[in-house]
Amino acid sequence: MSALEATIRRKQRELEASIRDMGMEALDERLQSATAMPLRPAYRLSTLIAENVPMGRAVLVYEVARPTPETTSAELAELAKAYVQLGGASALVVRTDSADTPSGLRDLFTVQQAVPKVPVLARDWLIHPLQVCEIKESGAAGALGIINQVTGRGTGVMSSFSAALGLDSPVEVVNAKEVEELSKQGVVFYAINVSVGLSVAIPGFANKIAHGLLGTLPFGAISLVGVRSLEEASAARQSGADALLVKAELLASYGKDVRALGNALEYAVTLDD
Ligand SMILES: O=C(O)c1ccccc1NCC(=O)[C@H](O)[C@H](O)COP(=O)(O)O
Repeated sequence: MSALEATIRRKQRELEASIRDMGMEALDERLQSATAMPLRPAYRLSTLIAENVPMGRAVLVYEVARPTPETTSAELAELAKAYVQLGGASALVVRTDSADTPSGLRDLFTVQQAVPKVPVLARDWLIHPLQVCEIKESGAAGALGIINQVTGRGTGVMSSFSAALGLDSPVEVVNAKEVEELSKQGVVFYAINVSVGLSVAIPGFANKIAHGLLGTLPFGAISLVGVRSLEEASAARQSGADALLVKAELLASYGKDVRALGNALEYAVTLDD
């Protein structure tokens, strides 16, 4: 079994246990009441992208990751404030999977409370609408983790359910065929993770993959590309990425000097005329 399969099986077991405890009737009610009360304001990240991209600016979405397993939710919130105030982050992402944090949705809630004006997204493995409800109820603006390679024929349902709640939930794609199929189902926000399945250590290979995929997106679609280095950030921007997910690897390479990272990123993503 691959690591991905093992993760998804674990997630399925966790969800089955929650649904068993809750009961089908309560689940049904929870899903219905979430759709009856969509998030206001809705689509905060895509709105930010729509405002910034025409001005030639990419939206920087920083991943707020626990530096150590002992980090508390309150410490994560301090880190989040630093990314916004010193690092130039316009949006944030917080991991909620049990393998990444013992506090799950509490981390997400605490970070969102610390920076109420900033859209905060959850990052998890999303396979069931209940997870999307929980993320919305934690005050998040959206979620990363609808991965077409994982959800397959369920992707359209997950994506449209999430959109019905007012959440921004880009769908992760790995090839042009997926983009073609999903665009027919109305998906407009795409995520590109250049580290997926890339065992090829050829310099610039990941950038070429991102560049190729960005070129297949339909007119009007928006994109979020994960970047692990300044070089990837610059290449993704030049290839037309609207927003960049600044991943933990890039953040770690600047240690505590968040201001220096913010300046370096700004320089890396500014397009020459
Ligand atoms: O991880 C990315 O680069 C990424 C970029 C844009 C949107 C979403 C992204 N990741 C969300 C995911 O759920 C990841 O695919 C998954 O956690 C695996 O991540 P990794 O182990 O870092 O490849």
